[in-house]
Amino acid sequence: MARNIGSQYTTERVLGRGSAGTVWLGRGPDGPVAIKLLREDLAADPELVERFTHERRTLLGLEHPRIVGVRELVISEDGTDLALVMDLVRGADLRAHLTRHRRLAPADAVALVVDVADALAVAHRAGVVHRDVKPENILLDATGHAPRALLADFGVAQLIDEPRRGTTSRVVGTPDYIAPEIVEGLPSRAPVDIYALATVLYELLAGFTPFGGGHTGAVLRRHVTETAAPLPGLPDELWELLQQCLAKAPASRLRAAELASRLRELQPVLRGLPALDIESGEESDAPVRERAGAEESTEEAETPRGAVALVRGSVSDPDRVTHTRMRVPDAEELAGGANGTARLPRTPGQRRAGSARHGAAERRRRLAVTLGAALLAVALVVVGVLALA
Ligand SMILES: Nc1ncnc2c1ncn2[C@@H]1O[C@H](COP(=O)(O)OP(=O)(O)OP(=O)(O)O)[C@@H](O)[C@H]1O
Repeated sequence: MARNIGSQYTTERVLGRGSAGTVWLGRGPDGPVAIKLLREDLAADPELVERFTHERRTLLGLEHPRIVGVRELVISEDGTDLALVMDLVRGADLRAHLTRHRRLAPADAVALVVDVADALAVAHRAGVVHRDVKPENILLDATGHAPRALLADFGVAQLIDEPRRGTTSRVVGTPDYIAPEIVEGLPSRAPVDIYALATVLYELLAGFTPFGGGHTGAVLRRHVTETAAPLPGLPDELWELLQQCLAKAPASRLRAAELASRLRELQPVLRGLPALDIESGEESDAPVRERAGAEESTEEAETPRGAVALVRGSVSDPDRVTHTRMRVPDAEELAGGANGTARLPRTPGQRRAGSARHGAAERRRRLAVTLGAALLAVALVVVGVLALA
């Protein structure tokens, strides 16, 4: 149902949903727009409204062809609406694109990542860190002959999560894309965006993220303790760039402008290369998902990559779950702990928790244990009855 947002805008239909609210196709004085209507509880939070008001200039000030511009911040006087009016991007988000194609040819993946690196370079120069770079926040403008990427949601994650900053027991974000320094409780500076973007590039090439799979604690731990598995068939220069941007030490990562220019230099080498011919752990026994790290025991081994339930995702995949708040693993867990990943290298063929096959094996093992316990209990009862008889 159409609804007025402020005096100038109306909503028409839902484009997608995220953890902070719903994005609507809307209309304003200059034509169609996208309107992100924040959840009612957020809109009703005076501190949050104050932060949005305070950061209005930053939100509205980032202008670049590769950034989804915020045109207006609408705050209704009765406190029911807090809305960001944005440029409308006509096309899917990168998550939907990736779901459709599974993995992209290196030249296509790099072209999109260059666009996002350009956007980050502008933002970082202005002192703005995105903090939630992931395929869902990369929108594809499909109006030209090749899709162009635009980065959406600048500063929003930061404003919404502000009250939790400074607390080290919780991190907020999307587990697969979280930089190790965030897991370790350090502040999020520009290199966290580079790490997340490198994770996105890896995912576009491989079809899966370098450290995803299994429950949140395991994913966070891998960011800190594991190194990304090489991608067979990827040109060395591109792999080296990826590794550099996935470095555990933030200072070792490239800056956004440098990343964009190094990737541009590589584009001629990548032209014509097909998508990598690799399979993920979910698809086969391919060794690429087998990285150093011991088998984990996990309660939630079936949780898909990048997914921790807080809200259901956008229209492209109603079951996909996104941005959330997570407990930071303690020092023992990070070091490997009783259920850690860090201590022992996995032997060939040994599965890591989180793979579909591991989950099935774990379920069979639990079933066998339960049945065994039940049989034992019945036997004890029978013996007891016989003894009394
Ligand atoms: N400016 C826009 N133009 C067109 N579609 C948009 C625009 N902004 C967002 N969308 C659509 O709305 C969806 C939801 O966006 P939103 O930013 O609320 O959530 P998210 O980024 O997917 O998840 P989360 O906020 O939980 O991290 C996007 O995935 C996209 O499909």
